[in-house]
Amino acid sequence: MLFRRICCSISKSYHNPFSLSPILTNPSRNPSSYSVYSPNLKTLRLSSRRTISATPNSLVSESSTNSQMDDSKRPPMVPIPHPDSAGRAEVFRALEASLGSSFSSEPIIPDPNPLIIVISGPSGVGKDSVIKRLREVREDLHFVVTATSRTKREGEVDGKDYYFMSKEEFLSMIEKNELLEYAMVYGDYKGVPKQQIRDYMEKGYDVVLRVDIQGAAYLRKILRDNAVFVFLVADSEEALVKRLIGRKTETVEALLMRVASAKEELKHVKEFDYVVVNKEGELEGSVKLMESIIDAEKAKVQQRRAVV
Ligand SMILES: Nc1ncnc2c1ncn2[C@@H]1O[C@H](COP(=O)(O)OP(=O)(O)OP(=O)(O)O)[C@@H](O)[C@H]1O
Repeated sequence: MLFRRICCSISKSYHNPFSLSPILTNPSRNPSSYSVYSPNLKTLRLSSRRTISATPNSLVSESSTNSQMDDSKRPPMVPIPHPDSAGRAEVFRALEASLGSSFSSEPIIPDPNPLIIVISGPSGVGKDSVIKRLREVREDLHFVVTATSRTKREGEVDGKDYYFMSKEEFLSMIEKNELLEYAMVYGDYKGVPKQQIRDYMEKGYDVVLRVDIQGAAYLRKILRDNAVFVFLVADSEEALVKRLIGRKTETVEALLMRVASAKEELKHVKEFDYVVVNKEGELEGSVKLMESIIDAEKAKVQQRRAVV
């Protein structure tokens, strides 16, 4: 940049009398004392403070007389070869020598903080389906296995889908303050074990929590902006009800209760950070959007910092 500015100045003031060489050194980072000279003696006076010289083959710099850096502190003048005529390592070393310090290989930005991602939405919207697919495509996430007192559905695996336990066992966890959040959902307890979150976040994993709307509201209160809240919706009420019917897991009473709650629950969307429309037949698109949200969160300058 500075080199270009110098070239421009020469070109403007002196109609570019020399073909400037690509070889340039930078003995001082103080722009006011910056000058460029050639041992081969064609000298241009740019201002009262700067002197510039050039030869067809080289440009090196020297400090001006009114430089503010004292000579003992100034890095030694080292010619910097142009990358066209020297290897990368040679140019690299010359740049270091010229600046008087070595380039750090430390990451410029530290690793992003582990995230807590809270996924919620009305019953039957597809939370489990989205999470199941996310699990397959994204290995760097841990899906917190919820503890529940409800009975296992066909195909569900203990410790994978839920930690299935008795009501007594669940109450004991509440008593020992081992749950980040818990609730009675349609007659069954469901809760988020704290230790599991701590263990995985310590290992650098992002953790995903699946909670109902009330659970999300409670987590928002205690975690505030330190977690990412995602609300999942279906494209229409009709689509949502059809999905619930199609799942064939509910009694008629439970079905009615879930459908009735869904309308009310949709009002909570504004309490979330993101909304994902899980469109009919487009589960894959919803999963992609979830991934984009996570990636964007990782790139945030102001990182969230969740502690449980
Ligand atoms: N994008 C989609 N298009 C069509 N069907 C879907 C889609 N996503 C999920 N489903 C289906 O909808 C039904 C409900 O999905 P799922 O069980 O994942 O919902 P949920 O939100 O986890 O429900 P609950 O809160 O009651 O556990 C399932 O049969 C699932 O296969």
